[in-house]
Amino acid sequence: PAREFHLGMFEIGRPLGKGKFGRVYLAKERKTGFVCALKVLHKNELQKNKVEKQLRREIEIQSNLRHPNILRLYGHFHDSKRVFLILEFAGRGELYKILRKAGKFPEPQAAEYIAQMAAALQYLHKKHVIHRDIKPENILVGIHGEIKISDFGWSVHAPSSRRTTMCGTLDYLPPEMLNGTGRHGAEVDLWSLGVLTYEFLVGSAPFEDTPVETQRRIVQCDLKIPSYVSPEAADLIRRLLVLRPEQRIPLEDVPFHPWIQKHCAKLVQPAGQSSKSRQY
Ligand SMILES: CC[C@@H](NC(=O)c1cc2[nH]nc(NC(=O)c3ccc(N4CCN(C)CC4)cc3)c2s1)c1ccccc1
Repeated sequence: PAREFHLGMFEIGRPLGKGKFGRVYLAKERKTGFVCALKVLHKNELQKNKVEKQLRREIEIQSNLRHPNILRLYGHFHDSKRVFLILEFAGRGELYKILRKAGKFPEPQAAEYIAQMAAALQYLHKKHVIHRDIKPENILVGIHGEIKISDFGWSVHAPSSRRTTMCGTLDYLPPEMLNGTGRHGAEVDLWSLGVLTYEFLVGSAPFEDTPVETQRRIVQCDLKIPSYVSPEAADLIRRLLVLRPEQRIPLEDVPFHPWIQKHCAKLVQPAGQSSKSRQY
């Protein structure tokens, strides 16, 4: 049963961070003491940028998701000037700040994060939801070090073709979203997972350059993987960064990839030669 919320129910704590159209604060529900993150968005900025529809979709999609690696949206409410989203509190903050501080992640750490991302994306795709904006800026870290995908502002139900103009980095865009039709399916998240894997291990995105050059490098898959990246990690990156969407490694195979198997012990082990012919 959707509960009714209003601002008076919460004791507002320190600012946690800011993003497009607003800020996010630590908050506590007075009655229960429940700690959450209250995201405050300004209606006039949402209107100016014509993103009300996207926000409605973000709320509708994220409210119905339940997964340990997806940030919960517990509810929302608004007043005359602002929209409030009641979000799960991720206790260790924004992954991209952690990545910038570390420069790049050790392979075991990166593999752990990619395994969690693959599990979250598999859950989303089973619900025919494509995230479409997987990048470090949209990933938070929970108190136990687990990652939480946030910001479903760009997510849609598959298949889809983008209608709203994009802004921000091109680094994570797959080739099919850059060519004419822009028609795309859930495989766009596989490409972004490949870009994310590369960025975790190298500290910069694989096609990072001037906007014109980045677009050329993406559509040509002009990829150079530094020699310090292990062969297993490079293999997974090359199986994700494939121009043809249908040729990208399926999400269900990622937990069984040698690089993930090598670093994520607690994952399920393949029982002999599994039914599907996985060629590793
Ligand atoms: C990513 C931007 C996005 N943010 C959210 O939605 C966000 C939702 C959400 N839930 N929990 C968060 N946690 C934090 O922001 C946080 C930040 C720093 C922390 N630490 C600092 C370092 N210290 C060593 C440990 C604790 C801990 C938690 C955030 S951000 C956004 C988008 C639009 C408007 C506002 C915010």
